[in-house]
Amino acid sequence: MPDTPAPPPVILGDEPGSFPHGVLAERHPAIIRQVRDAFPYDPAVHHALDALLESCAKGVVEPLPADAHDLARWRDWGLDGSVGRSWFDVPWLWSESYFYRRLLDAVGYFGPGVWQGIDPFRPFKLAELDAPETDEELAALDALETRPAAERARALLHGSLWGNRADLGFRLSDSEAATRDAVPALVADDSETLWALLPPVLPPADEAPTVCLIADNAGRELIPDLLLAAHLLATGRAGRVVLHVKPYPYYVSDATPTDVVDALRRLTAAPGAAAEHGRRLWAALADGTLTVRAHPFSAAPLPFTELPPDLRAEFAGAALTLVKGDLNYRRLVGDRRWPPTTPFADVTAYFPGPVAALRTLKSDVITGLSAGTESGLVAAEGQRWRTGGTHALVQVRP
Ligand SMILES: O=P(O)(O)OC[C@H]1O[C@](O)(CO)[C@@H](O)[C@@H]1O
Repeated sequence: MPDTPAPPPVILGDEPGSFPHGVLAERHPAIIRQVRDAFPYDPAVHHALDALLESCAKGVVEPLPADAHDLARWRDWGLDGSVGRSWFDVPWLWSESYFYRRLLDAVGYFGPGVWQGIDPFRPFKLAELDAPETDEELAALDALETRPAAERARALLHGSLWGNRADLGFRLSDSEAATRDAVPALVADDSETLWALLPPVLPPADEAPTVCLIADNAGRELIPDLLLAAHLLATGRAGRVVLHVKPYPYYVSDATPTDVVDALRRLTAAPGAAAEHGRRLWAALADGTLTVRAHPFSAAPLPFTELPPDLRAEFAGAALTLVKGDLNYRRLVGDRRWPPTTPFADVTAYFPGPVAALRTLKSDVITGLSAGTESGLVAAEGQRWRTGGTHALVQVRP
């Protein structure tokens, strides 16, 4: 029997100077400081934030409070194996995810108390929704209305893809990220395969399939994601769209159900075509052709190889699952040091149905590049192309 090669090592944050180390050592403390300043928190919250700051800098992973509502779940997700170890020595994916869980504890998000349910990142998300750039992006929809269907489809797919640059956690630690120019040529582009997985425009209603969309950030990413969903429903290329968001605030700007409502309100209040799309999406939620789900696993510190049975069944039944963003990409292919030419189809073979990744590159993980693409990127930028947020990809495993 042929030996299956062992997968490459899981990424840790233990190497000073590496990207993951910088996220743990610098970005997380910066996020704590921003959150602290964003609300008139009481002394107990300040005290808890101080403790988290101290723990992040030189401490070890501490257990959840004994009465935490999700203690059993986190134990299933590997808490016992991480408690007592340095944040830098456990898998980076786990460490980052647990940081956000602890941050929510520190600000009293899970209550009881006055801060229960208050999203510590909401002021940043709302500021982005109110930004003039959002108005410009929505106004551009008017001109798109009269374009041929294929051009509209491409524009909306690319809107959703590049919307992934709008990631507040990323911009926080990399202040130049928003001003760096994106490189329009994709490092991998399976868009044609993606469209071929969906029926042509307007099939009989009972043949129109389900598309799952695993969303990433709120605001300027979620709006184009919703517009893509609206397009799929309006053209009949999907009969139903299931939008997966996070059950609670996560990675600063990740979308929650509240953010979906905010984005829809923003759309319906805008002038022109945007409002029409917003109204259709609102109606789609009412008639069930658009569904929002906030599954606990969406904020799990684990790769998608660990999908629970209900999600496996759901994705198995979809004509296509769209996986948005960098973090979801890491979870999809595994947060490992893959050689960049590792076939995307191989590392996603386990996924229960056809899957497409739409991602701008903001961490070291990458698969599915041709040798020529990789060497061209390295020649031009060293390894910066992996993390700078200027490159993007569309990868599909039918
Ligand atoms: O919003 P996205 O595209 O998932 O990006 C978030 C990314 O930011 C990071 O926190 C650092 O780049 C990664 O852990 C994560 O992959």
